[in-house]
Amino acid sequence: MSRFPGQPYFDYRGDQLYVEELPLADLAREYGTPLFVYSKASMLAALGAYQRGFGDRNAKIHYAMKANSSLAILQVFAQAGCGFDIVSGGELERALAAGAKGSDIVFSGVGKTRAEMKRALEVGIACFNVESEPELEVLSEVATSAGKEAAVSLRVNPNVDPKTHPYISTGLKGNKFGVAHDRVLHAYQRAAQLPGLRVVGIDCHIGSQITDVGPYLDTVDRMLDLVQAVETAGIPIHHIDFGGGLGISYHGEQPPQADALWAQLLAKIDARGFGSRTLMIEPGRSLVGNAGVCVSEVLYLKPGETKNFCIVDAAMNDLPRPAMYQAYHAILPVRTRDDMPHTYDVVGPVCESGDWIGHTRELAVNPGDYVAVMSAGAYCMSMASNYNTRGRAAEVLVDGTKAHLIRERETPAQQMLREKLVP
Ligand SMILES: Cc1ncc(COP(=O)(O)O)c(C=O)c1O
Ligand SMILES: N[C@@H](CCCC[NH3+])C(=O)O
Repeated sequence: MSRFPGQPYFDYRGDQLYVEELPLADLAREYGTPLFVYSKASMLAALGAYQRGFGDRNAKIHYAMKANSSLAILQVFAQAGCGFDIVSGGELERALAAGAKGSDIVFSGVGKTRAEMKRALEVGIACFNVESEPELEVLSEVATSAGKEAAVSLRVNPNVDPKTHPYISTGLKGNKFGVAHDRVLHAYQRAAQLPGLRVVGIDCHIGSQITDVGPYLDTVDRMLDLVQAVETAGIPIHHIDFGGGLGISYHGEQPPQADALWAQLLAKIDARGFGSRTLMIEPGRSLVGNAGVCVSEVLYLKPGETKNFCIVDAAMNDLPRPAMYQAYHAILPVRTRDDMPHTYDVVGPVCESGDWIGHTRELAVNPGDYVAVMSAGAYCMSMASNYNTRGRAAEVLVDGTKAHLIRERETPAQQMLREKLVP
């Protein structure tokens, strides 16, 4: 059993931190740093917990690929039978490139463009998760002029507090997402009248990094009340999509396990008489977050007047979550030393005081050592930028004793590819 909750595929053997059967230090030496390293077994285990939770129910898991959209990771989930929840035309093309079929894809997002809708209709996606009444009108126009029928679900804003960081709560009245609870019936009636649309389902997503079952239980009640109301109005709802949002352990959080969560939710859904419906979910972070780390080299140890800095070669452009959400990621030495630890702010080379990865961390490291920023599988690489003209990091997928380079480090020339000087 690993001493890192939620990350059993990363652990020390002697003084070396391993991913599955490989020492991280070897990977860092071979591929350079900063380097994202993912464990395939960890992703499949996380997916397995959801699959166990649903057992033989009529259920479909759409991986919310915004969490990590690297092609080889999408391929792992496609091969394991997942569909994909997408939020842009770019994600649509990536999902297809990774082997998904159109019918494996649901499309969320408040700002779908006509061009994105047209392309999604062309490839026959399973469902548009429509987020507003004006979007229904546009989708109807686009579908009609393309001679297609768009399968539609309305994303409901159930006004449930997910008790998470305000930037990642999405199901509260004040959030931009979804159709307001008291407009839902009206919007379904409109959807049922509009040409080119076929109502198939209902969906919601209340927020991310949820560690408590309470908000999910409230959401189930509100969603099922709505299904009842919409069906009473004569509009059948074939699937119910509860979104994603289940949290992971970054720093001692104890979110419910996916199978236990779903046992509890299914009991409630059954008790309300909806147990035989098609159920859908869109997990992102809980499938990949604890399956990845970012390995970084210590460049300098810099004593300061009020604190000491450990300057590493990963930065806010690779790991934006601390700067954006004051998020905590554990930082571990890739090889332990017997030396006395010192307290450091672990920071990157980017020219911003907000470029920090961890505050007041106890570490025994020297320049040239590697550290692993843990729980970096979700919303790190997919939110990485080129700020300070830093290339995006390389990525390696580990499968037992095998390491696959799934993304090469980006070069400055590659960053400049699409730019032009004025003649
Ligand atoms: C519509 C939708 N579905 C699913 C997700 C996945 O969320 P998480 O990564 O928290 O599981 C998100 C992101 O919050 C989302 O916006
Ligand atoms: N990017 C956020 C999660 C956003 C979820 C998408 N709606 C994070 O890292 O926590």
